[in-house]
Amino acid sequence: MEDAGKKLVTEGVDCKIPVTEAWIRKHRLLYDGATRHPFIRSIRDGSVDFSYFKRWLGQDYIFVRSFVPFVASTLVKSSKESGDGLDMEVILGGMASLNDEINWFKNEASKFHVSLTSVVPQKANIKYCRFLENLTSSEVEYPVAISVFWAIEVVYQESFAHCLEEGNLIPEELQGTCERWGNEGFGTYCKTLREIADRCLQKASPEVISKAEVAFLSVLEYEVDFWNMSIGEA
Ligand SMILES: Cc1ncc(CO)c(N)n1
Repeated sequence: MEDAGKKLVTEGVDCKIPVTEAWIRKHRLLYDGATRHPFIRSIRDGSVDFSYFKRWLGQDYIFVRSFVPFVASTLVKSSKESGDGLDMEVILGGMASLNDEINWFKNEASKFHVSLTSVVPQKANIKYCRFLENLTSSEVEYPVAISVFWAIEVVYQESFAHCLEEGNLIPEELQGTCERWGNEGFGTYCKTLREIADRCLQKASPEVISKAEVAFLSVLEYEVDFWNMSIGEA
């Protein structure tokens, strides 16, 4: 009896944890650093400096414009995968929401009097965009690309969903921003991306899995740098 019990536990540890779950556990501090950044906490508790928010808005518009070609390259990779074609549809849906997102940025920028045409990309943003550009290469494996895609989306989803949790004091003007990434639908979409990533990673070689883990860590680091830049600390 005792042995049987032990075996179950071992199996659970070795085989049952999805790869993305193992990564989050292993890199918890960095993950929390990206999803519970002081800038995000300041939105949640209402102490946010609007000049930081405006800086974030302008920089993120530039980021999202470079995110589109990366997502498109991931779409191309997914279309070459043997499978039921459902991955491609999920990514296509993601591209459609990026189209909405670009319009949302334009609208928001005009509300906050931020001129998007005169935003100068800052160092942390340039580096992040360059990282994405390098990942558009056809040499980059699909499991790596889809893991990065999921990681980028989930950082915003977790961050803004945290802002919306009970007891928040979000300034009225920023409620829409929090809902944009913190809403339930976006949460479901991120879960789907995560399932796709886990399915790909499960079939991938150890070499590809470690490349994907390194890329995942890079995303978390770039996200922390991006928030730091927004509050003027990078
Ligand atoms: C920097 C950054 N990371 C993630 C997202 C999610 O789309 C975004 N808009 N910007």
